Amino acid sequence: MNDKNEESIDFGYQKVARNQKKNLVADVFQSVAAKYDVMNDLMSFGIHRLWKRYTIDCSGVRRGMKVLDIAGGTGDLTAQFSRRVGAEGEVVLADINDAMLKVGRDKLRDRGIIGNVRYVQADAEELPFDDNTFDVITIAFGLRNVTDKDKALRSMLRVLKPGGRVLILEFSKPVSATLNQVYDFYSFNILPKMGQVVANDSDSYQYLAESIRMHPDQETLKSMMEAAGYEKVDYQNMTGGVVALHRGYKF
Ligand SMILES: C[S@@+](CC[C@H](N)C(=O)[O-])C[C@H]1O[C@@H](n2cnc3c(N)ncnc32)[C@H](O)[C@@H]1O
Repeated sequence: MNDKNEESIDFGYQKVARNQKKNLVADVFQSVAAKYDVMNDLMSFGIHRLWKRYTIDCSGVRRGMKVLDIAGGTGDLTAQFSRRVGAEGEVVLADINDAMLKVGRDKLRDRGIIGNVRYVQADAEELPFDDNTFDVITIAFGLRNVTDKDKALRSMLRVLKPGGRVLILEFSKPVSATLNQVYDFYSFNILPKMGQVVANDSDSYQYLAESIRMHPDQETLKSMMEAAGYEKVDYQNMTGGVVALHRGYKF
């Protein structure tokens, strides 16, 4: 019998049993949650804010809409969606990790973002929502960490309303060889040291660099989305392909 859980799967460059990956990923985000935002700003020189703003601009979000920000973590996208959907709309910030959710919830409440945001602990692979619930779904820097990405893509499509769109913001493959070299040097020599100094945790940032290299490239992810049933799938590279924004629709 072919038991899926006995197959091995990548956790960064390591091969681990399929049913171990969730716990290992949980350990990473449990460990980095408190320093997650400050590390994001440092590591990306603040550029992650532009990637996220562009994602919102491409989402087509309007007042009154219902949005799911899955793997939403500390809530950067949720905060912007909350303003755009207004009091008649709703944003669900969902994440598998309670520590990340707590940091997100505290941050948004401190900023006065309340009333139209709901917090749900959920796994992207098995979303606990009815079919055809959301107008817009985002997953930013989250899909890379999911064990069964195809299952997560199908789960997101199921809860998306007809006419709605899913946006996947994720690290991808730089388009130029030179940029790739610089990026590799930065990721493997500088990032883990930064993680050690700021978050007292170099392993999690080593995992970050490795998991990015193991993630499907632009065209592969596009094919995976099409295979899952998304229509009119496209993507746009940002920062030379360091990051890509994939978009797919349900009609
Ligand atoms: C790198 S953070 C991204 C947070 C936020 N979206 C952002 O862009 O700043 C990745 C998040 O994915 C969450 N995550 C990992 N696996 C998940 C899964 N299977 N389902 C839902 N969330 C998951 C982690 O807990 C973490 O909060």
